Amino acid sequence: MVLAVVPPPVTVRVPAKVNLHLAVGDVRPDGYHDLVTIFQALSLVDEVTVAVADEPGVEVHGEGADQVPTGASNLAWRAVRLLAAHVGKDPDDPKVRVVIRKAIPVAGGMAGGSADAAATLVGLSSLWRLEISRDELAELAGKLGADVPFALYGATALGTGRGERIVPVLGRHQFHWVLAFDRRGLSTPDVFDELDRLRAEGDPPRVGPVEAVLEGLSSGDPRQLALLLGNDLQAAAVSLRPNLRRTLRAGVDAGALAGIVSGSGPTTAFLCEDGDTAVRVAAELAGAGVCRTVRVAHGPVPGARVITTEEPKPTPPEVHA
Ligand SMILES: C[C@](O)(CO)[C@H](O)COP(=O)(O)OP(=O)(O)OC[C@H]1O[C@@H](n2ccc(N)nc2=O)[C@H](O)[C@@H]1O
Ligand SMILES: Nc1ncnc2c1ncn2[C@@H]1O[C@H](COP(=O)(O)OP(=O)(O)OP(=O)(O)O)[C@@H](O)[C@H]1O
Repeated sequence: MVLAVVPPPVTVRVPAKVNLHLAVGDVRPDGYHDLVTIFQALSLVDEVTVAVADEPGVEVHGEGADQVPTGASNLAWRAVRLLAAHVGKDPDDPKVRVVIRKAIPVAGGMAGGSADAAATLVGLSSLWRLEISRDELAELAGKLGADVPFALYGATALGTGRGERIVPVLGRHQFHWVLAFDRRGLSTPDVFDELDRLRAEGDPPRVGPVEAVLEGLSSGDPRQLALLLGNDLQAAAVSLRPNLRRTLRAGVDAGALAGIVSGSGPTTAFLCEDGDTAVRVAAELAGAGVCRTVRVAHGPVPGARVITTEEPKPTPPEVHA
């Protein structure tokens, strides 16, 4: 008689990101743009549970779940297949079920799908008891999308290349944010294309040097940092979604130090003096009718990490002749 032990499900918490600085270079032959960016991971998190299952697949619940594909194009499922193939398992039959509980807005410029993919890599490493370093996972993560490696590391980091080459930025200061979700998502490639179009027509101003932002971060002074926030994709996101101009103005009118479009948008992120101010700004912004939902968050927070592993449940004994 053999007692088969099914490993318990593993739940991973993973943060959204905001780009404090996003400098976009020219389009490359592979269609990507070279970036210099500073990511910050925020306390707005998705939770992803991976479990051994005879019926494999993805389930999505929560914020924007109806807009997320549950088939092969789900980024978390692509992560399952990629890691399975990497460790010699059958990617067509990985015997895994992934349950995603979303709080990060879908197609919001906060790397929600990327976060789920990173969480899946971390969850499966634990479920399958893999001896795999975070750097090796980051290598795989970069194949899934430019934003995926950062979601593994979290905190604050400098991203270069397509955004996938990550160097941590040390700092012990917390910053307080208000996030305004727009009514609909924006496609990331469309926003990059719009920037190329705007640049072909004229020369929209570009963000300043990244070094100044790094100094602003290390000062810990939100007033100093607020003056240095910048995003080359903002003009493109606003061009595609002119209502964002009004949202950005409303956040600053409500008392935020500064507002920016988060990544490719359309979420807008407002840096506030402290946590109490953030709560007041959020309440006023919610009443202004310029966005769908408002959230308060702080950062930096850690990257994808396991939060639960329940005790193993023995399955009924299998009797072998
Ligand atoms: C806007 C950012 O969120 C900033 O952090 C990222 O650059 C986007 O990262 P992501 O969504 O993980 O991007 P991917 O899924 O790798 O790419 C989606 C599409 O965005 C465009 N893209 C993305 C990253 C990059 N450095 N240059 C690009 O031009 C390309 O059209 C690409 O086909
Ligand atoms: N797990 C997932 N969660 C959310 N979207 C997903 C997921 N898997 C695939 N997608 C698809 O990817 C698209 C982009 O979603 P996502 O939420 O990652 O956008 P985003 O936050 O703007 O990304 P980024 O900031 O990295 O550019 C969605 O429209 C959806 O169809």
